[in-house]
Amino acid sequence: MSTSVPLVVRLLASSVSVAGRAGKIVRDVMSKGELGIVEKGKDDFQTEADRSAQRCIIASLTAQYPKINIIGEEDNPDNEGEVCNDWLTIDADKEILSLECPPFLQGVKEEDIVVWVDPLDGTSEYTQGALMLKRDPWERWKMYLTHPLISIKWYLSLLQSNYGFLEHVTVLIGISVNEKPVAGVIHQPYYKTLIGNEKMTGRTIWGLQEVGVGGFTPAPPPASLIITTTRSHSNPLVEKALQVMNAAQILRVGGAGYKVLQLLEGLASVYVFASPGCKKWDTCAPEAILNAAGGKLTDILGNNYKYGASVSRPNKTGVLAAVNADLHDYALNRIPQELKEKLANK
Ligand SMILES: Nc1ncnc2c1ncn2[C@@H]1O[C@H](COP(=O)(O)O)[C@@H](O)[C@H]1OP(=O)(O)O
Ligand SMILES: [Mg+2]
Ligand SMILES: [Mg+2]
Ligand SMILES: [Mg+2]
Repeated sequence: MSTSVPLVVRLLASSVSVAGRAGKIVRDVMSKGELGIVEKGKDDFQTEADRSAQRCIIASLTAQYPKINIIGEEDNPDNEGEVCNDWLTIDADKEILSLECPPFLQGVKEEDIVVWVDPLDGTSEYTQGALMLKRDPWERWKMYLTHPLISIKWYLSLLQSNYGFLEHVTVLIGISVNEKPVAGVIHQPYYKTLIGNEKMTGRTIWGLQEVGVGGFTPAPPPASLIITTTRSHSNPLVEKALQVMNAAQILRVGGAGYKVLQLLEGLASVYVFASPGCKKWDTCAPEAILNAAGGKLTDILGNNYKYGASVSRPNKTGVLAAVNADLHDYALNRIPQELKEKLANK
C-alpha cells in the first residue's frame, strides 16, 4: 500500500477491508451453529462471533498501525493471543485509497487516533436470528427452551419475521482524531441484494468527514416523522421520550449501526434512545458516517460525546440522532427538561 496516501485515508481503506472479513466470521459462526453465548450482564451477551470478529479486526489493524490505540467492546484475554493467518487482513479498499484527504486530517499521526471497534452490533438480534435458521420446528423449539435471551412474546414475533433480525447485525469500526469521530465503517453481513443475476451477501458503508459517504445510495428523509429506536433495551424513560415526539411511525430495530443506516437510507428521520446502554464503540462509526452525510448525533441533552482513549465507555445520557440539524433540533426541543435531568443524574 502506498504510504504517500495520508494515514486516515489508509486506515479507513484498511477498516473497510477488515470489516468485510469480520462479517464473514460472523456468518461462519452462525452457520456452524455453536454460538458460545456468555452472559456479561443484564441484557448483555457475547458470542463466539463477537470474540472472533474482534480478534480479527484488532490483530489486522494492529499489525499495520502499531501505535494506534484500538479499543474493542469485547474484553477477553484471547484478544492478545494468536490469530490464524486466514483472519489477518492487510488489504485496503482501492476506492477509498483514491479519496482526497480533507486538509485538516492530512497531518494526523498514529498517536492522535483512537479506533473504536464493535465487532458485532446487535448481539441480541444475532442470537435470536440463530433460532430462525433452524428449519425444523421441533429443533427450533428445543433451541428456544435453552436460549437465555428470548421471552415467549419475542419467540412469537420471531416466528412471524421470517429470518428473524439478522439484517440488524453490523460490524462497526469508528475512527476518532483528537476526540472527534472523523471516519467510520458500518458493515452489514446479512444484507442481501441482487447484482444482475448474482445474489450478493453483505455490504459495507463508509463515511469520511468533509468527503462524504459511500457503499450505498443515500435517500432523502421520509415525508412524515418516522422514529427508529431500540427493540431489545426499552424502559419507561425510553418510552416517554418516544411518546412526546408526535411521530407518524415508530420502528423498533436492533443495533446502533442499523438504526443509523435507516436514517441514511430514508427509512427513518430521527433515532431516539433515552437511556444508558450504548457505549462509545456503538456510536463512533455511526456518528462519523452520519456527520459525513450532513446528519447529527448527540446525547439526549444535545451534547456531543467525546471519543478520546480515556473517556468513560458508557453513553450514559442516551442517543439522539437525525438526518439533519433541523430535525435534530425539533426532537431535542420535544424532550421534556425533567426527562433530560433524570438521565443526566442517573
Ligand atoms: N442495556 C444494554 N446492555 C448492553 N448493550 C446495550 C444495551 N443497550 C444498548 N446496548 C448496545 O447498543 C446497541 C444498540 O442498542 P439497541 O439495539 O437496544 O438499540 C445494542 O445492539 C448493544 O450493542 P451490542 O449488540 O454490540 O452489545
Ligand atoms: Mg455487546
Ligand atoms: Mg453494539
Ligand atoms: Mg457488540
